[in-house]
Amino acid sequence: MNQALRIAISGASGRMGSALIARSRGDRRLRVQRAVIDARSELVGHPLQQPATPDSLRYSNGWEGASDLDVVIDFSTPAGLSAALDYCLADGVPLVVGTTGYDAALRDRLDAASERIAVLQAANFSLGVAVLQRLLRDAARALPEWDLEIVEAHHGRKEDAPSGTAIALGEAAAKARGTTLEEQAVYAREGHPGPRRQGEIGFAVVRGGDIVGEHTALLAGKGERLELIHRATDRGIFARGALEAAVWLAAQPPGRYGIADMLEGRLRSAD
Ligand SMILES: NC(=O)C1=CN([C@@H]2O[C@H](COP(=O)(O)OP(=O)(O)OC[C@H]3O[C@@H](n4cnc5c(N)ncnc54)[C@H](OP(=O)(O)O)[C@@H]3O)[C@@H](O)[C@H]2O)C=CC1
Ligand SMILES: O=C(O)C1=N[C@H](C(=O)O)C[C@H](O)C1
Repeated sequence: MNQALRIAISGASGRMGSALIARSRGDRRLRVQRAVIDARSELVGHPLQQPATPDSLRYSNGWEGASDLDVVIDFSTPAGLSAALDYCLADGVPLVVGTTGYDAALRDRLDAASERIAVLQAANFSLGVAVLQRLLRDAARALPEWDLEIVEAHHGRKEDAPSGTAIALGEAAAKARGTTLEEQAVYAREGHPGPRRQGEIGFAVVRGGDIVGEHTALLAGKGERLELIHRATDRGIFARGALEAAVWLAAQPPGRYGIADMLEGRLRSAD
């Protein structure tokens, strides 16, 4: 039997980190070997599970001394992602990126890094959103005159807005219409913004309670409208997708990958 992949989770004490650790238990293909969190966190050095045993995995403050890893999975913050990328580049380790809300400079660093290591980035690791993106691409192309608005809703602790998924959906639709999101995005309307400009892609953001993640692409025509909606009700779906991505990525050569690369076979068979 092949040896289990040795995995590090960056952002291990967070909502997604906890979901990843829970989901990885019982998966014989991989073993979580390092649980990286913010160096200032009071959890550093504490065991992940109670009751602890002497060999329990403990939260670690960063990457110093990390070695013998096969894949890193990052669901943290832009700063956490940047540190994970530094480690992966130094040690030649593939990196799965789930963190959203980072800037263009960090995106460029990920692009450049992918010449030396395998990098798979997805703003949303659910299967449903991968299909939603394909459906939206088709709809945006088939209905070029219809107004597109993207509405997303998340829990009140989310730090970035609009969500990475909303932006990815907007980018896919804009590309399908032969334009770019930079040209078409409208992120806020208040006061007297005036009539809607033909072709613009509007974003609306809802935050509250424990909403796991909801995305609606609303295409409004004259006398009719089309709504494509995805609702995540369990963070475990993102964890499952990210762990599958880690297993897949460990076998890939350096390059920049998306979830569609991993799902290619499955999505094609759904055609
Ligand atoms: N691609 C996808 O499918 C999904 C993406 N996400 C994205 O994942 C990210 C995390 O989300 P979520 O788990 O809800 O967020 P949380 O705030 O619950 O968790 C963030 C984690 O990152 C840790 N952290 C903060 N700074 C650093 C650092 N410098 N180095 C390492 N770890 C650090 C935090 O530690 P501490 O608590 O001590 O600060 C915490 O463990 C977000 O960007 C979110 O948008 C979320 C769900 C799905
Ligand atoms: O922060 C979250 O929770 C989520 N973030 C991702 C995003 O920004 O798109 C994906 C998912 O919707 C949950």
